[in-house]
Amino acid sequence: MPPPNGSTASRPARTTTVIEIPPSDSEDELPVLPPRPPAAVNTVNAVHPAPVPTPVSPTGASRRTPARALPQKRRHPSPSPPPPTPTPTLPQVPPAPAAPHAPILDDDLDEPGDVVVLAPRAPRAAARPAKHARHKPVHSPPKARLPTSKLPSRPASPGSTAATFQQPTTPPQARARLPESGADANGAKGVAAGANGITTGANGTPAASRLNRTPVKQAWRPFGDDHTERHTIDSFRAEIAKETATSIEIDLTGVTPECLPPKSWTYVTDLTFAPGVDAPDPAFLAGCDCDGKCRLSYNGIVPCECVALLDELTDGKLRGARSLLAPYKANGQLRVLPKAAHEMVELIECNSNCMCDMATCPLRVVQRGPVSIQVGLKFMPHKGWGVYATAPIPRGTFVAQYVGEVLHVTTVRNSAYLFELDYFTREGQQYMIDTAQKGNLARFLNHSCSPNLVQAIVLYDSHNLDFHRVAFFTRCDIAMGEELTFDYTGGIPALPGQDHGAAVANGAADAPVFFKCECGAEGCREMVN
Ligand SMILES: C[S@@+](CC[C@H](N)C(=O)[O-])C[C@H]1O[C@@H](n2cnc3c(N)ncnc32)[C@H](O)[C@@H]1O
Repeated sequence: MPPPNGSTASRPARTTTVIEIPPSDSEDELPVLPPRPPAAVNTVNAVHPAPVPTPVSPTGASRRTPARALPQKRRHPSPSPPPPTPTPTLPQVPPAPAAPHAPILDDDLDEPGDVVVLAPRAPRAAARPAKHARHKPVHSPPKARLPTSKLPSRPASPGSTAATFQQPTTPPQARARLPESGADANGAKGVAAGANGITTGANGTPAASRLNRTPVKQAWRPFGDDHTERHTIDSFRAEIAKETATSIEIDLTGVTPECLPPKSWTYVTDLTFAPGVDAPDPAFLAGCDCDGKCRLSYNGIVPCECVALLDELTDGKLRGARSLLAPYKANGQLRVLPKAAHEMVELIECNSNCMCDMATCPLRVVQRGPVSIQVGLKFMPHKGWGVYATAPIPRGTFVAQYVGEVLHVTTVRNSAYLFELDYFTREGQQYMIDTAQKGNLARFLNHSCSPNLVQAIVLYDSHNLDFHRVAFFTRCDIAMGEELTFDYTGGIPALPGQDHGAAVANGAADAPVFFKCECGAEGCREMVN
């Protein structure tokens, strides 16, 4: 993340490697790629624009630059698409000194003509659900900006100084997120506590007894002992039935009324925005110039320019040559998979300012929603509800997006269902997705230390990096009956010193929540936070 003043001076730039990709007749055939040379570290990248900050009011309400300040989409319809070129170049990207991409494509094509597996990166503290919100003072400008190659430069916003960003002196919600009883705002005590009686409430219980190193197994009480009115199985079914794109069965084995979500929980199929959070501005999007004929192939043909845009939006922080790759195969399956189980992939899709069609554009997989996957919900005594496959699901298949309520970090509730939207912004994080009250299939996905889903960070309804989407794809072929899981931790182990109970006793309400992992995987990390 660039420093709060927007300077990129400390960020190493990277060299560009041109990857010779031989022409091919096959859309899905991948080229044999050259080995990755070591990345050269340069110093300053003066090409990228200073970030356009998003002023944030003391209440946390976003006051983004009004849409009218942003140019509308730039379209240059042409009668015919550009001719194929043997070497892909980034369309609309600034010339030579710009686009300092790190070379990435050294790796194995584990199935020729199928999937490129990317080398692991260092784990990062990125989005992860099932923990308390970590309060981060809102003092650094968000990194939302549109690429210079797509948009003319605009004058600095009058509100673009650091002084505009108010740091709350006493975070009002911080303590509220750890209510006395350990119950969240919705009374979801057991949810916040996690499995196996590892309680997390700020009730002064000695830390050692809460983070029991040999936890006693007990039935998981997903929604606690409170008297919140719960769904009946029928009303729960009715909520789940709102999902029309995916077939979801509910396995009633072992289900008692206490297992059911609060009556207030509703199924949503897209993000909703809590009061005070503005929905992403559709004008804050750069559209492609593909004239409605977006291309996936990179076998000698430049893919849709939206593909390259991701690298530009993120100041080349992503592994650059990835930006030359179309992320999907023609059948909508993910072409690019990370090697490390916890690692995420970054995707950009076409958007409302592109000229392509939602129904047919090959670069709109997540926004179209999952197609024809068959899953079930099952209640497990020590993990609560989980999602399992009721039919085989091939590798690379889009399963679900994590949708729920978008909350500002200063207003998040205590919840085991938070997903931080901090992939790009890290400490400048503004928002989280909470699925405690509203959610979809993805909120029932459990953690595994050896997961079979990969998390994708997706941009399609805003190029404001604060509002990335989170989607799950299968990272291997899934057999019928297998539980679908992802890694909540981003690969970061729970440190022995991270003792939530002690931290809470010391007043640190933003301490992480632990739960005893019941994934059963070989090499299970045992404690998850
Ligand atoms: C996002 S929810 C997942 C759905 C949840 N099982 C339910 O019934 O709603 C996260 C919570 O599920 C439980 N959980 C998820 N993965 C687990 C695992 N591997 N072992 C034990 N508990 C797990 C933890 O209590 C965690 O706080």
